[in-house]
Amino acid sequence: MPWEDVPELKGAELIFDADAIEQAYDRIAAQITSQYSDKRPLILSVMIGGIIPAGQIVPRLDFPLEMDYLHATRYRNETRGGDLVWHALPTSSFEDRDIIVIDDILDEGFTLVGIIDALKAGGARSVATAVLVNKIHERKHEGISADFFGVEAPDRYLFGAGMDCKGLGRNAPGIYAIDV
Ligand SMILES: O=P(O)(O)OC[C@H]1O[C@H](OP(=O)(O)OP(=O)(O)O)[C@H](O)[C@@H]1O
Ligand code: HPA
Repeated sequence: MPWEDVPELKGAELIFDADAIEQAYDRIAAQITSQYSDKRPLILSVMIGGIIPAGQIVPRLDFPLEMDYLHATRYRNETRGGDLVWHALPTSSFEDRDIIVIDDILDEGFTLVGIIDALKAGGARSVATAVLVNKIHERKHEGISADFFGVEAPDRYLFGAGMDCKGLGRNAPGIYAIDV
């Protein structure tokens, strides 16, 4: 069934097709490679949505690195963010590590700010962020921007490529916008 026809996702509009997303992963991986190939970074995937971009970007990085994950969430199947709730911290030590956090989207930025603060408090040497989507609006948390991003999206609710709408659509290969 096309995503637009799933009852909960009715009216969705494809804004980036699967090819555009593949090219975005290629660009992010090339930029990370040029800056991190001799740094043995620790790459952290932000559960749940970050698992899809991390699973696409990391195999494109052909140099030594380590992987772990963390689970922090502020939307929990809602379309408006709340307080950041931590479900899992990485088990790896961050002490003196160059860390790259991979997530699906930088929206208002409270999630990445909370994660960056926690990693720095744990002794990380540097923390960079890589997101597939940077959403364009004026509501960003002060001081947050992605070091690496794939595409810039309009200020609409999105799903696909890791992002969900009411729990659905994370596995869509393109990115859709929907009025919620
Ligand atoms: O920039 P922000 O406004 O903070 O939003 C971005 C965060 O929101 C989503 O996570 P969510 O809390 O929905 O959890 P999920 O990964 O399980 O979808 C997304 O995966 C980012 O982590
Ligand atoms: O537009 C979005 N879609 C899905 N998850 C999100 N988390 C923050 N913004 C979004």
